[in-house]
Amino acid sequence: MSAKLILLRHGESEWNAKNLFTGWVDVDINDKGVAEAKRGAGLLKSEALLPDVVHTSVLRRAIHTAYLALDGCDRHWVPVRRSWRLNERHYGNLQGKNKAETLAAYGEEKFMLWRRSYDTPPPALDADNEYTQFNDDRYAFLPPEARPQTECLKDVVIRMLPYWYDSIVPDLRDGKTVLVVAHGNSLRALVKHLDGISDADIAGLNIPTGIPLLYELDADLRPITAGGRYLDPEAAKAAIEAVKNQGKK
Ligand SMILES: O=C(O)[C@@H](CO)OP(=O)(O)O
Repeated sequence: MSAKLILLRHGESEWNAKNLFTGWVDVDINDKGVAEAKRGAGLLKSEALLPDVVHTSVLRRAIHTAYLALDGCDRHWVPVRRSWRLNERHYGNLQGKNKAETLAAYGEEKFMLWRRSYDTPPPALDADNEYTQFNDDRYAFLPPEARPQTECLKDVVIRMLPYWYDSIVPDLRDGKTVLVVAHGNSLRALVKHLDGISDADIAGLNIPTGIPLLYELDADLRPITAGGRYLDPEAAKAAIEAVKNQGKK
């Protein structure tokens, strides 16, 4: 018997549309993102992939998308668990900055190093940066040194994996259909782990907004098909290209 894991990146956010680095800034999805989430729900329903449990981050774009996805397949009643460990990568001092302007100011090499390298974080938040989440109530339980001021993908893997093993894996082992609604980079971290993608190759992996990605996992929770399967592969292909090229036009 295989376990079913569905990964869903939140629908397009207000800042995705403005081409701004977002990270931990708590922006909502826009009208297009709402439509994407509802469409994602339709895809789940049409394949009878009905979640038994949902895991989200503590950011509203994931929470809102998760609600719409569940509502759209009449699963609004299933348990939802949230963790900061599924949050988007903290983008440090790039949060709130325009991607095209950042590319123009720093050049492609640095821009891509900050966006997609495995272990080079963007510069840490300046003390006076208006987009700090340091004193946000939802992170108050974390000791100050555990509240990130910037993160590379490696940092995300390290803080995401305890949640995977402690909270998501037990649901999969119980035979539940598990929906994880999270973010471009926290899902890249999870996919890296699932598919055993190398530190170098993960730079080339991008995840589109609002299109469910199904992983059927074997008894050892390894993907039966590497890379899983997007429920709308054609739409995913085009959207992946667009994420890849962000900032370039
Ligand atoms: O801004 C961000 O937080 C992320 C996701 O939108 O951007 P990128 O794809 O450039 O890592």
